[in-house]
Amino acid sequence: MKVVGTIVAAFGRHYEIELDRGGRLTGFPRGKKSPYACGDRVELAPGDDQAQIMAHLPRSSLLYRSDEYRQKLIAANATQLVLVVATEPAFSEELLDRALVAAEHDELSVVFVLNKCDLKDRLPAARAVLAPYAALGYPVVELCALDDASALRPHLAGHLSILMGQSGMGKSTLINALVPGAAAATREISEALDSGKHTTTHARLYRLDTDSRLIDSPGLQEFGLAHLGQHEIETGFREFRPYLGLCRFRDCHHQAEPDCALKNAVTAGAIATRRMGSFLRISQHR
Ligand SMILES: Nc1nc2c(ncn2[C@@H]2O[C@H](COP(=O)(O)OP(=O)(O)OP(=O)(O)O)[C@@H](O)[C@H]2O)c(=O)[nH]1
Ligand SMILES: [Zn+2]
Repeated sequence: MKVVGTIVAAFGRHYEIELDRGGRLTGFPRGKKSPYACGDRVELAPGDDQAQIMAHLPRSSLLYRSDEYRQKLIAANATQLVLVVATEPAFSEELLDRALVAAEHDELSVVFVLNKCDLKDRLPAARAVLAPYAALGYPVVELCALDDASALRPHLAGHLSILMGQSGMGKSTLINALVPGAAAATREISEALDSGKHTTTHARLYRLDTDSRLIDSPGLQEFGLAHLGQHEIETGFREFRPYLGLCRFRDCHHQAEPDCALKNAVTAGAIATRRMGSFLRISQHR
């Protein structure tokens, strides 16, 4: 009889696996490689508290970042990306755009969290930065994770969400507000792998209730998209889609070419200048 489960944490070469039938065990890959990410579904040879991973079930999505040399798996089978930003410190819009391209490529839902809304004097500026994203249809949930994170809960229902954010945005505070006991679980992975740092350096999957789960991911510092082609970067900017294919030149790079449909849309105010700038930077340096 086969046992099926979900990878909830990776400890180097072994994995904590939550079984569909209930309970948890430690799983080991069969070969030398350990190609699994948090959220992956695997089949196990039956065992008591340890088992060998026999098969890797198909993924519905795989979020990863890459540069020329290597790729880093972030999460498998996520259905939603939750991007956490705060009224302070400042955050990188280009990083947000990169994460959005990856999410759009995997057809994930996206929701923004604007945290630290108790810092009232910072709130208008942060709202202004997020306004273009809200205009594109991405929901923005304002909250103060130190106080109350419940405004986010309805957005998590039915999803396997992956939480991403730059260091200092309050992602750990948010996780702790949503998941009692999360702090201890993170510490356990850190202690097993790297001498107990406080910041999140490894992904972990948490169950919130029967139909919502979330994956906490390491602080977002870079998000290389070397695995995506030009067309995938273009379609990752969802507001570009109506204009793609309408430039005078089929191979338009949307830079200095005449009659560029995207640049015309920027001039007409239909595409935000800042998003266009971000797109050009990302397509030049994926
Ligand atoms: N004023 C205010 N401060 C907050 C809020 N949420 C978190 N903070 C503070 O912001 C700082 C960073 O919060 P963390 O939760 O550690 O941030 P993080 O994003 O997990 O950062 P890393 O652990 O470095 O990845 C801490 O000092 C928190 O107390 C909030 O809603 N309001
Ligand atoms: Zn063009």
